[in-house]
Amino acid sequence: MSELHLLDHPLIQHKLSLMRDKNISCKKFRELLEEVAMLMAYEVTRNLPLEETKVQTPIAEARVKVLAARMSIIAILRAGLGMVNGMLRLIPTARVGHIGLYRDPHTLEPVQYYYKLPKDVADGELIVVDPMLATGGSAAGAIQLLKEKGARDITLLSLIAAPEGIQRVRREHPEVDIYTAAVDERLNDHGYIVPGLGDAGDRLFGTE
Ligand SMILES: O=P(O)(O)OC[C@H]1O[C@H](OP(=O)(O)OP(=O)(O)O)[C@H](O)[C@@H]1O
Ligand SMILES: O=c1cc[nH]c(=O)[nH]1
Ligand SMILES: [Mg+2]
Repeated sequence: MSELHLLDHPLIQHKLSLMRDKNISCKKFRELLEEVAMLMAYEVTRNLPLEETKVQTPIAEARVKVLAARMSIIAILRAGLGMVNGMLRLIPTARVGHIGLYRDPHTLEPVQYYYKLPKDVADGELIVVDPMLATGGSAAGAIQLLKEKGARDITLLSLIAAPEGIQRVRREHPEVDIYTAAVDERLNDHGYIVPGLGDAGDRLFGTE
């Protein structure tokens, strides 16, 4: 069964609390999402496999450890885009893939309109990023697409999760670990997370 990791670092919690405030500007929201994604990148990469290699220091040869796996960040458009730069600050060699999904407002099911993935996406570790895990349809759909392309080592990183979304991802993809900064109370009748932070994509791009 997949593990649920609650990222309770004080800086992550503080920044998330600022983001929930409906009165902050689009600019501030974007800056905070990038900052919080960078902090979350530190936590989500904690168990990445390392391999040994050698390096010549100015003094002697040293046996050192470097990341063993190729890393890819897969952003679910649009809101996941807001997490990419923060992640790349800590994992600058990661490749970036994009999956375009929007939720049908009536069925709440995801509609795919785009994808572009790194070559050989099946090799290495994938971190799927999207700030909001609500019904879980978008995340589960994105993970399904990645699996169909052969990917195996997939982790999901969301800023806020609803219990319903966690359950769905776990049911459909029991091997995928989920990292989140908050598990909120529930979904409202329109599928929005309560209390959540509203529509992350709209707040990020000023389209509300
Ligand atoms: O768990 P779910 O119920 O699928 O909801 C979560 C999805 O909803 C939002 O995207 P949205 O459809 O608003 O698209 P946007 O990012 O382009 O605004 C959010 O960024 C997730 O992708
Ligand atoms: O609360 C929610 C639910 C889905 N998508 C969002 O952006 N926010
Ligand atoms: Mg949206």
